[in-house]
Amino acid sequence: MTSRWTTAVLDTDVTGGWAVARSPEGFLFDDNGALFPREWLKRQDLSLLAEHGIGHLDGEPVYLLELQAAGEVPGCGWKGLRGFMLEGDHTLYKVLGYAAQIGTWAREHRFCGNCGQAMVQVPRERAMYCQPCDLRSYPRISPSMIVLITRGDEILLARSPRFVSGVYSTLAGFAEPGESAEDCLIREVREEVQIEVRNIQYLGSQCWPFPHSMMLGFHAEYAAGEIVPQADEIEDAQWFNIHALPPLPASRSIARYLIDVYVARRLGHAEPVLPG
Ligand SMILES: NC(=O)c1ccc[n+]([C@@H]2O[C@H](COP(=O)([O-])OP(=O)(O)OC[C@H]3O[C@@H](n4cnc5c(N)ncnc54)[C@H](O)[C@@H]3O)[C@@H](O)[C@H]2O)c1
Ligand SMILES: [Mg+2]
Ligand SMILES: [Zn+2]
Repeated sequence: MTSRWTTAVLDTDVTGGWAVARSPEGFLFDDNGALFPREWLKRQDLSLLAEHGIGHLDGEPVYLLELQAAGEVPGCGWKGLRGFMLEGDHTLYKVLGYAAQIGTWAREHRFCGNCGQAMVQVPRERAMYCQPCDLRSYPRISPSMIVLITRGDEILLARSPRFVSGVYSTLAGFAEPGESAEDCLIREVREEVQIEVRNIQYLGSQCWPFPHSMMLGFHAEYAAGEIVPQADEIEDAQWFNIHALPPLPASRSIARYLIDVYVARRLGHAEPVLPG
């Protein structure tokens, strides 16, 4: 299957193509979605901070207009990336997820972290460059482990105070320097619920552009201990029977995929496919 969307570093001096506009309020959208004819969009009254050529959709070039602030564009509104993930077409969400990560990274790397001088975009490479330091900064990706822990027909799910009310999910956490993926998983599980796991198995990964996580998904079996939720981070954690599950995370998330795979295997049903 050929992908409709491929990333690329495009020359912003070339005119034409599609563009998406992003402000601190999210992406500009209208009834047709979030892609606009680029030359039309650039004629609107927008507070342009930077422009990036980000790839091709169905063979057509796509650009990102990164804005200082959300302005008024007749007939249009602003919507956060999560809204597009939950409601929108998956390919459009992939385009916007990539655009969001490039926009955030470039915005946060306008100045050199070493000497403080302005950095410039490197032509034909996704990098910001400081000439005096000869320093290149590349888009930031933060590896995070996510794990479904199981005990026969039971699965361990937890709630963070940040979650939508009622929803329980798998445990997750960011890798720290010096850790392997497995070290991180074992530490996060100990920190968040104080239990021990065994038979750690990798299932798959997912880009999570909120703002720049790379989720590495695992299954692990319960080995020992009683659940003790981490103060402040974990509001509640419980063993749930697979026949009596609470409200679960969004169907496009890897958290949901890990749960759905396990339930399907236990019940002998067809396994779901991990959304990219
Ligand atoms: N796609 C999914 O299904 C899914 C499900 C759950 C969590 N997630 C994501 O996984 C990531 C990690 O989960 P978590 O929030 O439980 O992490 P966590 O348990 O490590 O705790 C979050 C804390 O880590 C620190 N932190 C923030 N960014 C960091 C970074 N880049 N590196 C190191 N530490 C950082 C902060 O103190 C933050 O409060 C988050 O981005 C979350 O949105 C994705
Ligand atoms: Mg966590
Ligand atoms: Zn510098």
